[in-house]
Amino acid sequence: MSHPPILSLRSVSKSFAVDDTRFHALTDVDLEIAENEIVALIGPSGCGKSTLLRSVAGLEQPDDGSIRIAGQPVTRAGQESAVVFQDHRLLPWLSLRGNVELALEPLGLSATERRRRAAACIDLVGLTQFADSFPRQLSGGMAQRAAIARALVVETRLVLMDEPFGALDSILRSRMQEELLKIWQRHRVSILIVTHDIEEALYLADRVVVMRAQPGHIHEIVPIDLPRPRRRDSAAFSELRGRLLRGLATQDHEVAA
Ligand SMILES: Nc1ncnc2c1ncn2[C@@H]1O[C@H](COP(=O)(O)OP(=O)(O)OP(=O)(O)O)[C@@H](O)[C@H]1O
Repeated sequence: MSHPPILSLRSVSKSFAVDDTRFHALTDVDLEIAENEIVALIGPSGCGKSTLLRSVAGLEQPDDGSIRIAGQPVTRAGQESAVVFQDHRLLPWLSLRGNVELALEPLGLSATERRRRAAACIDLVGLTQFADSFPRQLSGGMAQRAAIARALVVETRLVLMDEPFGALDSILRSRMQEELLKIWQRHRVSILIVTHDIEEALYLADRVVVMRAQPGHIHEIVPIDLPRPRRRDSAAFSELRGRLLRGLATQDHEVAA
């Protein structure tokens, strides 16, 4: 990695109290993400993907290890990162513009500057003509684009996405993946994305992190050296899909054993 990493996790462990014992959701996780890199996290249910993402977002406190964004230890929620969840979490009583501007409130900007920045991000996700619409008037894909605008407007260098397109049908999902890449090409940020969908990981990511459960840990990190735009029907894409599927299948077998 030629530049200093935007995100660095060192020996991160996290456990939860369950009844009288501790459940180890993450053990000894080491991971770095470079500027402008897209990294996808895949793995079976319960392997700690969301726990890892929430820890980076400052929403969980690791028991051990360190998490640094741009060299600074993460000590509070929303520090140098913004999160896009599976459900858009837009406030129903605010317009799209109002929701995006609200994210800027803690920054203490003038109303004019808030409006300018919100308008630029709404434009970036192609929703200018819906800026005054309310969440109930937006389709599922539009609402997720609005959530992306709200994450980008705060101008953090790291965007965290937890199954952002998981609730969309497969056609819309593919379209949103293309749109996300276009947005990423225009507005360079680093992205850490949790997904259950191997194809989504392969289509988007520079590297795919394969996690395993019991306890949650990183099993392998697979670089995806395919040029963009990627063709889902290419031989190289299928080969990588097979490799990731085999890794996950082995794991299911091991967990079941
Ligand atoms: N607050 C909590 N209290 C107790 N256990 C928790 C808590 N949060 C997560 N866990 C447990 O930690 C493990 C990892 O959860 P996590 O949600 O990170 O997994 P995941 O890989 O994101 O799963 P999925 O793919 O199903 O969303 C799970 O077994 C879960 O039950």
